[in-house]
Amino acid sequence: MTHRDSVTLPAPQMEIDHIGLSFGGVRALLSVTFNIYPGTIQAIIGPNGAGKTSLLNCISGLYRPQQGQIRFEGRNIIGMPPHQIARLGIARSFQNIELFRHMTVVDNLMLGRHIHMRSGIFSGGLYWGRAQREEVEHRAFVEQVIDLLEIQSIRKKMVGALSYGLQKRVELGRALAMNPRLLLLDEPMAGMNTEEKEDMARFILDINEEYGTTIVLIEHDMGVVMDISDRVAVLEFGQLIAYGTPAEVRSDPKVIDAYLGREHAMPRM
Ligand SMILES: Nc1ncnc2c1ncn2[C@@H]1O[C@H](COP(=O)(O)OP(=O)(O)OP(=O)(O)O)[C@@H](O)[C@H]1O
Repeated sequence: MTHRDSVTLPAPQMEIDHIGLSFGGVRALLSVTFNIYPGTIQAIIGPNGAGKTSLLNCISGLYRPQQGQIRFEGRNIIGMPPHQIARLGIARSFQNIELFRHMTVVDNLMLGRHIHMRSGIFSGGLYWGRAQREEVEHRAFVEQVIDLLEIQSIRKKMVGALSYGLQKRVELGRALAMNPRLLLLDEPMAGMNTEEKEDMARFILDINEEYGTTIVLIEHDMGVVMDISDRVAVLEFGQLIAYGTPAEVRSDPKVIDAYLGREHAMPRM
């Protein structure tokens, strides 16, 4: 039993309601239904090709499912473009790092703030004072993120010159700079060594505790998933085969079957 198994859950923040998604003849998601609760850490797990990234893409507006609804704080977000979904308070990181490699860490994080900027390039002159005040506020927020993620020493470095593990951390920072209420992380620890993974797990817990941000992560490392998640959704061939606390999911025969004999066999079960 982890410290998170005993959490009691309030009304859902997001309802994933019978989501169906096909690409031609490929059915990537079949009537997937589960809830995401505010302030929790929820993992989506499953073998390769199970539909995990497709589901994240449906939530962030990159894919439009043919069936079902996704309600965020009561509002159906299907059909909204990604920038509108981001403005509602949903941020994400990607499986393959998507940062501006020739810009500094601070500038990449400032880009994460742009959805909150009211003063655009046309608001010079009369609104100059307001734009300056806004800039100071955004910089202060970014500095908080830099402190939380312990990246002060690399703040002026070009992202392209950083190690893979640090780039993943900066990408997390950029999503966090949006000050989201829901943070979607697609394999935040992929390709990391044990120490980097432990750091990343600690940062995810810190973000969740400090800001109360709900976190949904896709992760293959079952040790990490079982340690930090309040709830786990298990996908296989586009279907939800189990959903519950880590303890419930790891003892579910369907989950054990899905992982038996596979490349990503579940350790520590
Ligand atoms: N843009 C696309 N066009 C066609 N098929 C796609 C597309 N995106 C996903 N699929 C298909 O949908 C299915 C689910 O893929 P998805 O990437 O969501 O799985 P996953 O669980 O994230 O896998 P992995 O763990 O390997 O990242 C796969 O059969 C995949 O080939």
